[in-house]
Amino acid sequence: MNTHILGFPRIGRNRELKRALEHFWKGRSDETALLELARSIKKNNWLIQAEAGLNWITTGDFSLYDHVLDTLCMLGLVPDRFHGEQGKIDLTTYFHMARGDIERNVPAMEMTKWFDTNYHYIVPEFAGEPSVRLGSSRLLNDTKAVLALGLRPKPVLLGPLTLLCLGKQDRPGARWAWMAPLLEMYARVIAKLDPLCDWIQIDEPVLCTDLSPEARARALSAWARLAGAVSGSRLLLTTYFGPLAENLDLALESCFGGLHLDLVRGGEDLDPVLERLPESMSLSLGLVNGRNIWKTDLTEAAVLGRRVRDRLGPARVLMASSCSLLHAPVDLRSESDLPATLRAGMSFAVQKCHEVAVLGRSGLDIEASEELKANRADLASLRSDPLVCRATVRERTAAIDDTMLHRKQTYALRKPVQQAWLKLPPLPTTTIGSFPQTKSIRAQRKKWKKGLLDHEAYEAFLREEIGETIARQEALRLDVLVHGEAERNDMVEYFGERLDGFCFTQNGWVQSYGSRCVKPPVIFGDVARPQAMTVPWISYAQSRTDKPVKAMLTGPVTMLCWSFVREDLSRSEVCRQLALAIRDEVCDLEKAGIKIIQIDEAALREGMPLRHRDQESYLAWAVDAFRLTSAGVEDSTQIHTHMCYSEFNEIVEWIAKLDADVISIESSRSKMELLEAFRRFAYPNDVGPGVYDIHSPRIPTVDEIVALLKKALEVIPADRLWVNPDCGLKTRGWPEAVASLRNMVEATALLREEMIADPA
Ligand SMILES: Nc1nc2c(c(=O)[nH]1)N[C@@H](CNc1ccc(C(=O)N[C@@H](CCC(=O)N[C@@H](CCC(=O)N[C@@H](CCC(=O)O)C(=O)O)C(=O)O)C(=O)O)cc1)CN2
Ligand code: MET
Ligand SMILES: [Zn+2]
Repeated sequence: MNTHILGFPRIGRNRELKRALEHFWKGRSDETALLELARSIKKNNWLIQAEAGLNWITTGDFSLYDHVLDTLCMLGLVPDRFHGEQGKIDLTTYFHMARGDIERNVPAMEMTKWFDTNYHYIVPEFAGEPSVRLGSSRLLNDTKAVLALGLRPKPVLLGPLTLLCLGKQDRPGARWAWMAPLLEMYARVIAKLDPLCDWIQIDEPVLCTDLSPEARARALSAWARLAGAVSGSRLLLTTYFGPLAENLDLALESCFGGLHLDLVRGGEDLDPVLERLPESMSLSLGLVNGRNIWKTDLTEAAVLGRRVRDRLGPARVLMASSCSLLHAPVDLRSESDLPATLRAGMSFAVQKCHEVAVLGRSGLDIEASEELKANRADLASLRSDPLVCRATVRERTAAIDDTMLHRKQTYALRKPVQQAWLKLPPLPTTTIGSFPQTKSIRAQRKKWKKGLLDHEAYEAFLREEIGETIARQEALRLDVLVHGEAERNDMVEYFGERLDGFCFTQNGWVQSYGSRCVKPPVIFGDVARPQAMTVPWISYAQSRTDKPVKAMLTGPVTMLCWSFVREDLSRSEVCRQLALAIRDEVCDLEKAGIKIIQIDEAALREGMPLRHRDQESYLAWAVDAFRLTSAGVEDSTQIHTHMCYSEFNEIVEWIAKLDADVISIESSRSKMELLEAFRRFAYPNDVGPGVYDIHSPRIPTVDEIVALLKKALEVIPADRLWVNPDCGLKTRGWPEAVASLRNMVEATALLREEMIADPA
């Protein structure tokens, strides 16, 4: 049977792309060098697929920054503010769209989460008069390059429905005016690819979400326009991240040559598809999970594959990854430190290509295939690890009772108790936790990890950094200080490293956005906290100042969402284990005299299921996990939380149920649109809507911050409003961080004076 994957990671085996991009942006290398490196990663990726024995080699999945941005450039969908001379979409324009043009003060395009993943894409803008044109021909060139290697290319394009639905528009319904001109561009691209390949992959993951009636009404005619552009090749409608459910009929009527199902997350579609798949359509089975690092149970996959083959005949079946492998690390062969029992059960992108290929060539013979036998033994090894199931952890989660989810008193009664010792001025100023992760911090940590710097020297260095960070905040006259997170490589990885039940890769990087990567820790067993994780650092920071220092922890839902998680226990149960471990840390901090504790839940919104029908039950256990983490403290202890990177309007009521005393929440990129939701629902506790975007090096002006705060004061009473940036400052340099905070503090001072002069 034929085999393919939906896409391969593009960062390179050792994050070569990250380094090349950052060099290029700093002016240390030129365009030729960057494009040469890109070519070598692409070629390498193609050869990996070929060597694994996959029948088709995916092209168009590589990107220098983001594949949605690439699609916009291919179709000429470039917002007016980026149009340079002759309207060329060159590399300079491309990076201006992604990162803004500081010289001309043109803001970047917005970036947000790709469905329920930790990957961020550039948000298309559908504003003004529709204008498109044929842009970049990279996809065509790459497809030809694969042919020249003697391989069979399968180009991938982000589909028109998904592109339109993911974009933002300047007025309701505006996006649909762009459909017809966009389809003309799609058709032209597809017509050029048509003679070069057997299949063209059209990604429409939006089919795995609740579609708007407008989108449903336009899908079929849009796809028909694409189908009309091919004669030799066939279009494959690829869907992933969930079941098609009520959108299945739409997909089956698409007139495409094939349909791809994500059978890891959308297994419920299979039976109805087998009943109703038109004769003219092939079926691509997404059996190898592109979003986790565990080996596929090939026996189970083969049983399913046989069922489909027997029903449709082998010619109509393709074996595949569930989604693009973008979300998996590149190569398990880079890992030498993992415990052998665990490593035997893992599979990264390179290995996943092999798994798909094995499914294609094993004849799906469960008894005879040596590869399937070996796979069963590896999975058994993984499950045999003694740390997978620990009685003490199971007993503790079983004993969780409702009283553990409630603070002693309500917020209204806690607030005066907290203010009695805090004595904060109106509109208290604070930050989100991290201060710049400088080159020197990263370099020292690298030396320490390699054993080139001893533990005492590393800790002394960190104390120095923390002391300095406290001093800078005092100089800025911020009200609630933080220690700055200098000791942390990442807000999730750092805690994972201090908890039982986790293991770590050395090189398991996954792209988060642009050149930024994360190395998600792996939860393989029951989670427990062997000892306090943050108390010494926070206590040290507090010892350096009389102002209150806010301790910084990562919450259980975010730990879960940003790790690779075991699949033999429900996510909600793993989350409860994490919650208990972090609850212990919260209580230890309180015992050590730290009375403001922030528990970040940056990923709470991202972890929400894509379909409305599944959201409520997720939100219920996610909120309970946060409450379990935070509710063990006295009324006088102030619990903060922080959220960023998403659309919060629909879940404000759930956010209120967290019952955090204070929440800092992203809102400046959307010019405080979030406040609308707070107005509608009357959010009851303290709020710090972010007053400037930390992802841009641009320094916000005092006036701009004053204006945003006044807007906030229309909705949030002065005695419940906090002043803070949107998110942590770790990606910024010190000069920008200080300059921005200085303006933030000054804006606050101006407002306080106004309030005294004119008490409302
Ligand atoms: N897990 C997670 N997900 C998240 C976020 C987050 O903070 N964490 N935030 C949002 C996304 N934002 C992000 C912001 C910044 C970075 C980021 O800066 N990543 C770093 C890696 C962070 C890290 O783990 N750094 C290690 C260093 C690893 C490393 O590359 N070391 C160098 C040496 C560095 C040097 O010598 O300068 C090497 O080994 O070669 C450390 O500090 O210890 C990067 O890509 O550069 C990632 C995501 C949403 N999702
Ligand atoms: C992605 S949310 C980041 C929260 C964390 N405390 C920080 O300031 O970096
Ligand atoms: Zn944040």
